[in-house]
Parts: sequence; structure tokens; C-alpha cells
Amino acid sequence: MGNIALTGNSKKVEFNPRNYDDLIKLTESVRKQVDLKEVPTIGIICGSGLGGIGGHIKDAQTLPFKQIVGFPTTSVIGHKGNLVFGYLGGKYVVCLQGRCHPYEHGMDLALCAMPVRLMHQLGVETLIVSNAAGSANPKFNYGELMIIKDHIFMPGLAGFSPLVGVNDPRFGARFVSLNDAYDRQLRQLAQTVAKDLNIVLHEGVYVMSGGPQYETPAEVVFYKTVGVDALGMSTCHEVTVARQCGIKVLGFSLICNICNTDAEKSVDVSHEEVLKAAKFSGDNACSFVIEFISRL
Ligand SMILES: O=P(O)(O)O[C@H]1O[C@H](CO)[C@@H](O)[C@H]1O
Ligand code: HPA
Repeated sequence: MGNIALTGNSKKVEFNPRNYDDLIKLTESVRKQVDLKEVPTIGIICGSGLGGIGGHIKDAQTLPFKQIVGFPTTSVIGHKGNLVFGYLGGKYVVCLQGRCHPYEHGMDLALCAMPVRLMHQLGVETLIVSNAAGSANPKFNYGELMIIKDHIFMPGLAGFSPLVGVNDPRFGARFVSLNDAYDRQLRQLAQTVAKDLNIVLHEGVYVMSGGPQYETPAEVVFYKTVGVDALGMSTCHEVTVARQCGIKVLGFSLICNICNTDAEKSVDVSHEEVLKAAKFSGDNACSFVIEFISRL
């Protein structure tokens, strides 16, 4: 995958997401465009329809992705495409109000995970990553939350990892351990928070498919058989890069549809349905994130 030619102020600029110096330049351009009040040590990535989390940020400064030269765009409905800085749960945070999906960018995983490297440069130590997902677990209901305890990164297993290519050691280790990728202490805290808020919080395994097509019934059965609880098209590339940077991760899925395992049944899934579910349970997700951050 080559460099991306981008136009900023009518000047053609090359940005290579695998080039550390380009990342530093991009970070500097972000710093110049916002007046950071503190070091944001907490990062948040909002999944489909979950951008409302960013709407709760106080003293917010909003920087649209398109104002940052080199930043990938997001075209998926339910993803606003803003970087929001400000206070949430009493802490200074940086929030990606919308994410860049690999299927939107020719499966350029390094490009889509670059915002996590930016967060690291800005001082993020803990990342809360969210997504909208389908459920393969009969115990999960529409609108409930699931903490990710582990993942299956299908594109990564097929060689589409954000870490593929020459590794500049300034990004982190060449070989990254993904044992305990989803921090155990953060998961325990999440359970305590959910209990106190009376929110149902499952724990399970998330799979990332390349997408953008949803799974066939046979694919859902396949995933179920290998221990998957929630299905989506994001998150794993971001978590992989976060771990390379040494960022601790809490990941959660909002269950937006129940995946069909029967080819004889006609069950439609659509992004509209996913967004409807995210809207239906978005408030729960917001309260959960705010309370979780306040206890960090
Ligand atoms: O993972 P997020 O960004 O929440 O989005 C999910 O929703 C979209 C499909 O409806 C896919 O992009 C899937 O990954
Ligand atoms: N499959 C994949 N991605 C998704 C789904 C799903 O069922 N729901 C929301 N994102």
C-alpha cells in the first residue's frame, strides 16, 4: 500500500501511516489546532451510533478529521469524524467521535489504526474502545453491553495487520504479545461499575471480519463454534496498535442485532437496524463510560 496524496491548503502532502516522522508531523498539526488543557491520558473510540459519548464531553474542543492532513476519513453513517478533547467523568480525554474502518480504506490497517498512535503521542495511557456488534451468543439480548475479554482478528490472521511491513522501533516492538490485550483490572472495574449502575454487562470474545458484508448463517455458525460471542468489522487493529504502544485497553460491544444461524430463515440485518439499537441503548453506554472514567 503506497503513500496517500492529500490536499491541504491546496498543497499536495504525502502521508505514510507506516512512517514515524509523518506521525510526529501529524501530531504537531493536531497540537497546533487545539489548545490542550491537560495531557489527555484517556482515549475513547466511539463505535457506530455511539458518538453520543463524545457529546457528553465538557469544555469540548472539536477538530474534524478532515482538518487534519493525513487523517483518514470516515464515511460510515453514525460516525461523525471528529477528534474531541475535553472533560468526561472529571478526567481530560481525547475522543474519536467515529472511526475509520479498514473496508473504507482498501484494508489499509495501519492507516485505520493510526489514530491510536496519535493518541499515544498525545499522552493516552488507557483506551476505551467501543463498537456496535451482532451477537452469536443466545444469552445476549438486543441492546445489552459486552465487555471484550479476548478477540479473533480475522484480517490479522490473514496477513492484514497494522504491524505488517518494516517496523520502526519507535512505534514499539516488532512482535507484540496480545495475551491480556484487554486488561483484566479494567474489566473487573467495568463489572463493578455496571453492577452499581444496574446495567447488564456480559463478557465475551469479539471477532473482527473484514466486512463490509455481514456474515452468512454458515459463517455465524463457524464463529460460534470457535467461541465467538460478538461479531463486528473493527476494533482489533486498534487494540493491536494500542498494545504495541503499551496502552491499556478496555473494549466493549453494544449488541445491535442477533446473528442468524439458519440458512432456511430469512433474517435481514442492516446498518439502519444497527444504528437504531445503538440509539436505543446509547444512554446506557454513555453512563457506563462516564462512570468508568470517573473511577479510573
Ligand atoms: O465497529 P463499528 O465501528 O461500531 O461498526 C459496526 O457497524 C458497521 C455495520 O453495521 C460495521 O462497520 C461494524 O464494524
Ligand atoms: N456482523 C458484523 N458486523 C456487525 C454486525 C454483525 O452482525 N452488527 C454490527 N456490526
